[in-house]
Amino acid sequence: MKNEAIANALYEQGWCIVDDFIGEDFRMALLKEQQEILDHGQFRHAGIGKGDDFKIKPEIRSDKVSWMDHRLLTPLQSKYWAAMEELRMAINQRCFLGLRSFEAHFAMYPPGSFYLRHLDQFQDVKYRVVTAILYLNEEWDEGDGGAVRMYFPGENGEESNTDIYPKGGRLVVFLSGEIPHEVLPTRRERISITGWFRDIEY
Ligand SMILES: O=C(O)CCC(=O)C(=O)O
Ligand SMILES: [Fe+2]
Repeated sequence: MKNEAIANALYEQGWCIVDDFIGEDFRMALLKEQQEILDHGQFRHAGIGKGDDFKIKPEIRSDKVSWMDHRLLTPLQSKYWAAMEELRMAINQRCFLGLRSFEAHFAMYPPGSFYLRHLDQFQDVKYRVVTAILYLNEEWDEGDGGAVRMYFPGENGEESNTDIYPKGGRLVVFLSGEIPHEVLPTRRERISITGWFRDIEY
């Protein structure tokens, strides 16, 4: 699926799944680099909230993250960042969301970990507009758990939901302020890069 088609789906339905967004070689290289960062202990318990509201709450989310610094990207991370820049421009052309910058972290969900239902936009600073999650895992079975469950408003106020498994190479894109979602408990280590397009400058 081309970036224009992703932007179009985002415009039409607010979300989109793209299989094989990246090729196998690139996926494996990113996974290896992520593993090296992990081995060097550069992952931290993830938190919720921003600024003074930031808290580590393992009862809400139990993943570990390593933020990328856009001024200090490795060559592989630069390639990922460039792909996201292209997607950002395509989304701006189609959706007029005024996306101006991007932030991203590697995420590792150890076996047994999860992230309860939430929206990606912070309550007081709403600069996260579009979420893009890229999964790096080796093949994934439904029995491995770890799906991201997205919730949609349905008929007569009822809700429907869809489970998306973290299959390697898959990209999931959605409006950060509109689609509540959760990560169901995973039985295997679950690796991804989560990125957010923002309507503020760096
Ligand atoms: O990894 C996922 O599928 C979702 C992660 C998530 O919801 C988040 O980091 O905000
Ligand atoms: Fe999220």
